[in-house]
Amino acid sequence: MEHSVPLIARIALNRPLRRLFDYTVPEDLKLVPGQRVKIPFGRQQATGLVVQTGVEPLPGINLKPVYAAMEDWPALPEETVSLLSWASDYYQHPLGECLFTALPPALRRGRKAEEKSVEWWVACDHDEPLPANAHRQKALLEWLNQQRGGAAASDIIRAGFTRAQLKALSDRQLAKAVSAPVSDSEPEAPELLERRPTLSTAQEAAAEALTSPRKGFSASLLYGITGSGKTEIYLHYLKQHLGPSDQALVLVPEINLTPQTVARFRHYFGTRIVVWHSALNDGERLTTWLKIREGEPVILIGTRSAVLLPFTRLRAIIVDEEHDSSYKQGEGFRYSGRDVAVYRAHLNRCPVILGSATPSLESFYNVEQGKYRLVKLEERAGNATPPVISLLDIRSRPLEGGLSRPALKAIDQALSKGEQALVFVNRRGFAPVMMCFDCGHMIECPRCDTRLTYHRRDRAMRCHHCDYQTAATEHCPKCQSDAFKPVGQGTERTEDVLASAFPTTPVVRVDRDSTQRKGSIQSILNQVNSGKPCILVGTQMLAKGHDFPNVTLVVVVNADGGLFSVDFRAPEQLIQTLLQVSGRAGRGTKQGKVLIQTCHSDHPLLKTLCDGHYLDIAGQLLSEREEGQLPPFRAMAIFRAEADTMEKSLQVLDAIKPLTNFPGIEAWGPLPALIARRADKYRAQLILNARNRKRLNSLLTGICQELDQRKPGSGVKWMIDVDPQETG
Ligand SMILES: Nc1ncnc2c1ncn2[C@@H]1O[C@H](COP(=O)(O)OP(=O)(O)OP(=O)(O)O)[C@@H](O)[C@H]1O
Ligand SMILES: [Zn+2]
Repeated sequence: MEHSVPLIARIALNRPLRRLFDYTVPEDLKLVPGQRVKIPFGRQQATGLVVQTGVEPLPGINLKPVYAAMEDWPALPEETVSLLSWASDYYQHPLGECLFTALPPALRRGRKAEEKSVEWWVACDHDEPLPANAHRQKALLEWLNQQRGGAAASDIIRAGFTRAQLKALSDRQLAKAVSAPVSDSEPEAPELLERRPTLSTAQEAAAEALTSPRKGFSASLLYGITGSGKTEIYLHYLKQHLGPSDQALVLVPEINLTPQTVARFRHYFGTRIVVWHSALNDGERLTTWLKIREGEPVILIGTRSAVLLPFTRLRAIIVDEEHDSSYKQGEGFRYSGRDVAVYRAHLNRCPVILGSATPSLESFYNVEQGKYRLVKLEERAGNATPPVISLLDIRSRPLEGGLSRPALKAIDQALSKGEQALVFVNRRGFAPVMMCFDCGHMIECPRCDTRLTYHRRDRAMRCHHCDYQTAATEHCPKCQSDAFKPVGQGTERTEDVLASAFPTTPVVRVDRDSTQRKGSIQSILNQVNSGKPCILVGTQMLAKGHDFPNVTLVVVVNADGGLFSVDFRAPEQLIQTLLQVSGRAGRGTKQGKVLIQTCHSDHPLLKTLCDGHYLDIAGQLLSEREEGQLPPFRAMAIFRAEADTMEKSLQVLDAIKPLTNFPGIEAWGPLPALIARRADKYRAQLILNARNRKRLNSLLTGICQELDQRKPGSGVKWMIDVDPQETG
């Protein structure tokens, strides 16, 4: 007689542990990998994810049983489990934490996978006129009319409207709440079809080239200069290649900054478009997650973590602005959304398109290696032409709040022609330093090796590296002198200078501080899109994907920050930012002009920038990387350590270093990080640079196992960053 052996399941937990846990499976329970289960863990009950079933029991070990399955279907389908297992190995991050990032927060915490109903609003066909002073209600009604299929209440609030305005419209029977999005099966309204531009010859050729001759996996790099109409190509591509039951993923760096992009997709695809980003609440995330998991034929536009969602019918992936550093997660599970997207396309045997006006050197290298196909689009769409970029040497020029006379004059000229100007400053706040001109004292962060930034609007001194903040003072805190002054430029200061130089023109500041309030970015964009003369002042936020047709002038206050940085990626990032921000000029019918203020107008990098040929610059930067034996020609990983003293951090890394002694692998360091103390932690790093990626990966796996057993010094946190974006 056959005697029954208890079945064993291997289960992952949402903890930073590089191991799985075995449990017996009760006879009446059928488990498959990817399924959520309730299990006893220590004295608690935990939610786990099944990784493997049918594991051979070891004699003499007493295992606890799984309590129950949370659903009778796997929360993560096989493909998603494979993807995350690969990522766990590649990025050397514990499998449990990787798997759990693919669940929405509610399911991570063990809630039921049941959808809460979403409050949905639609505009009604009713002709009640609104009172003349009901501007916001009118704006809301217009906005609602633009959203095909209506909008979720939470999206309406996010767009800057209020509950009271919704109620007012509903009282007038101009809008109503419904239980679900209005079905989008009806054909597109003819007026929407008309508004869709026909592709230009250049776009047509690029779209053609993107169409893979064979089915299955293919990776293309769409290098399309700023304003070349890449979005139109993505739309065209999806329309052509997506079957009615297929899912697609469009990754973008930041959704909230560019609501235009989502609006354009909605125009084409209506309610088939769903979004995924950090501003969604738990209920919204669960709803969207369930749609993806249930295989609804959605097109998901999302930020980084969207690439980990449990799609089951994924047939195309697009990564827009693929060079953007926000695709790399900076802590915990440090994956690159872009790179995971490419691997996922490979797993799914589907195409992936990486698009950018300034592609990363990594992607160009992959083109050279024959891994990606390069598709070029070197003309602007419509009647627009590329902007003319010139350098403005400010070494011997008087500056007013950082702006030179020629720059102010150019702004004046643009405004007087009824156009808009954009001024780029790479620091928020009023000034990056407060300094005493009597004793030389500068205010530093008590918790970090950095100076505090002066925020005049809030009369505060803030650290941009930790959350430290203190009240600003008018006198030097050391010698009481009143020669205590701001040094350098921040967006607030430039805003003030411009407001007093152009008192009749609206000056709009766009940075993390000015856009914190809900809906504020939307109202800023509305103002700019009205096309009336105005001056935009802002940080990186303004460089990302915006399409303001009436901006004809871009001024860069200071380009020199990235020229002499120790980080080997700094020149690449500087050029990308400068070209992206330049690319906001002249996207409509009028010629655009860019003035870059610098103290190094003879710097070769800046000089080549003026020719605007990114392909040439990238080629040059790539050969420098090759000479320096740096990524993408080498595989890089960094061990980072942090502790309450620098000695401890260095000690841990010193102990790791001998383990890295391997042919073809160089170890640099350990050295204190560029900002050695941050939030009272002392940080150090050990950089590994390897000729062979596979070899580096297996070395790292070995070291992790070793360290897990050794348990390095108490109070020291160590982590690995594979393909680091920041090496300072
Ligand atoms: N075929 C076309 N005819 C006319 N206008 C077009 C066409 N294609 C795109 N456009 C318009 O050109 C502008 C720029 O397009 P889009 O924003 O897609 O550029 P992009 O390539 O994404 O640029 P960036 O990389 O700078 O964000 C938009 O206003 C878009 O509506
Ligand atoms: Zn600090």
